[in-house]
Parts: sequence; C-alpha cells; structure tokens
Amino acid sequence: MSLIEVKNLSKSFDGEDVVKGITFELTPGKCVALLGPNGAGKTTTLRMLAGFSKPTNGTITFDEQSLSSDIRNYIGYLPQFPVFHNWMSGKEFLIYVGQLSHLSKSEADSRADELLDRVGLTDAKKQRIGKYSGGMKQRLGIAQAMMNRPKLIMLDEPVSALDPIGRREVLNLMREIKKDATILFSTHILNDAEEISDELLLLHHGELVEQGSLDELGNLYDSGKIILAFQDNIPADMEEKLNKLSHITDIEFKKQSIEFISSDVIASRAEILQLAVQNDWPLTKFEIAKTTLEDLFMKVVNQ
Ligand SMILES: Nc1ncnc2c1ncn2[C@@H]1O[C@H](COP(=O)(O)OP(=O)(O)OP(=O)(O)O)[C@@H](O)[C@H]1O
Repeated sequence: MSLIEVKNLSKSFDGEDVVKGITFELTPGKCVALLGPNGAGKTTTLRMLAGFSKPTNGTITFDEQSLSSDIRNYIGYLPQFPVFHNWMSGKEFLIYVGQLSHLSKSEADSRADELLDRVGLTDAKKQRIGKYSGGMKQRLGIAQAMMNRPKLIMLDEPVSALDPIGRREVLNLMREIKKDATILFSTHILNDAEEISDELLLLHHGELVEQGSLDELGNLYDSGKIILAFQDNIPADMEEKLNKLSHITDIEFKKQSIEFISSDVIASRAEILQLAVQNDWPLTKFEIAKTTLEDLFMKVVNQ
C-alpha cells in the first residue's frame, strides 16, 4: 500500500507550467530522493505535498485520504531556507513548534527532549540557535519536522548548503530516522541521492522523467562501459586491435587504462579476454562498469 499517491500534479505560475502533471507513489519506510537541476520544480512539488501551495491540477492522496489540514499533521516539512528564532535556545524553539502543532506544554517539553537526544543536540539544547553551526541548525530543523510524529518527512535540499562535516552529520541522521519514517528529500547533488536513497524521482523542466531504484534505473540506462587497466603502459597495438572489433565505440585512452562503450558487453568480453591471452597483454583489470547516478542523470537530462 502506498503512503502517498500523487496523480497528474501540476502547478503554474502566471500561466507558466513549472510542474507538469507528475504521477508517483511513495511506499512506507522508503527514503526517496527528488532529484533535479536548479529550477526543475522540486521545491514547488514539495510545497504542494506539504499543503503550503495549492496545485493547479491533480490529486494528492495520503493514506488513501485526500490532503486536508488534518492530514497535514502527519507530514513533517523542513524548507530549503528554514527560519529560526536565533534568540531562542534549541529546546525553546522545539517547544514553541510543538505548541503550534497543538501539543500541551508538558507534551511539547518531553517530545523536545526526546528529539534533541535523537538529533544529537542534547548538550546544546540550552544554547541560543544563533550560536549553532549550519549542521546543528539543520539537525534542529529535522527535529522540528518530527515534532508531531509524522509518517512522512519532507526535507528540501537538507544538505546542499552545508560544509562536509555538517553534510555528514545530517546524512547520518537521515539514515537513522529512515528506520521509522518515510523520507522524501530534494537534492541536486547526485552523491547525496546515491548514498542515502532507496528510490529516485528524477525531475527535469517540471516533468518526472524517470523513477525507480538506482539499480532499476541503472539497468535501464546501462551504458555498456568497459574499463581495461594495465600494469605498465598500454600496449602499442591496442588501438589497432580494438578498432577491428565490432560493437565497440567511444574508445578513450588514459594513462594506464582504456575505457570504451560496447553495444554487446558479453561478446566484447569474450573477444577482449581472448586477445589479452593471445597477445599477453599485462591486464590488471577488466571491468564492466555499473552505470553511476551521474551517467544516468546526464543521459536523462540530455535526452
Ligand atoms: N512563487 C513563484 N512565482 C513564480 N515562479 C515561481 C514561484 N516559485 C517557483 N517559481 C518558478 O518555478 C520554477 C521551479 O522552481 P522550484 O523552486 O520549484 O525549482 P527547484 O527544482 O526547487 O530549484 P532549486 O534547486 O533552485 O531550488 C522556477 O523557474 C521558479 O522560478
């Protein structure tokens, strides 16, 4: 069963379509990356799902009910540019957010302590937010999004603006919280999506151009790239020999390796390994490269 079902969702601003009829489902317990270049429509999509922006068209169904103000209580949202009250302490801020979501003072107090512990801010809970690092602020933002025990947590570019330490802190935290909530997060950073997500939604010019797990999409967009590496210099007759083989294109010579694309990886593997034995090539590696997210993204975006 899906947690959220989105059908033909569209948004126009001043007659310009920025999200163009996208359809997808999120299954519970998954961490899903909404991936796309700047301006693809990621923030607009998340804002519609969080109930902050009215769709021009389409439907959003959450746990089989249409999105209404009640259902919004099951969704936690961290905007791309969260606004914190810098004069408050981390704990005061969470209590304030809890009370806005109609928790009693004592419920908000105990939930704040629980979450501060969860996001690793217990020691800093009495410090003013103004003194927090970027990573600490984002972790507080994630705690804020979790105050009302949401089933779905949406994070808009949660790590894009952070330094490597902050980025690591937040990715580790996301890995931790995906154990008990579904996460949908937007990013234009391929490594982050590759590292942490179970599934990808690829958005480009407002259209959902691909969706699935990295493995599924990798197979779909398999590049057929083969990499050969050599102990010393590349043998002098390599180029001539490779050029004689069918299926092979885009040969690229590097210092001690060669990369090329084969339209029939299995046939090329047999031919190349045979040549290697016959000619005593000093091969140290024969690799059929997996499609990386970067390869996939470039292919989809340049289609
Ligand atoms: N309130 C608005 N009024 C008019 N145009 C808007 C509005 N919000 C977004 N847009 C436009 O919609 C398009 C998609 O913007 P959106 O912020 O959703 O993209 P994004 O994928 O989140 O990009 P980024 O990675 O830069 O945040 C952009 O061209 C943007 O200028």
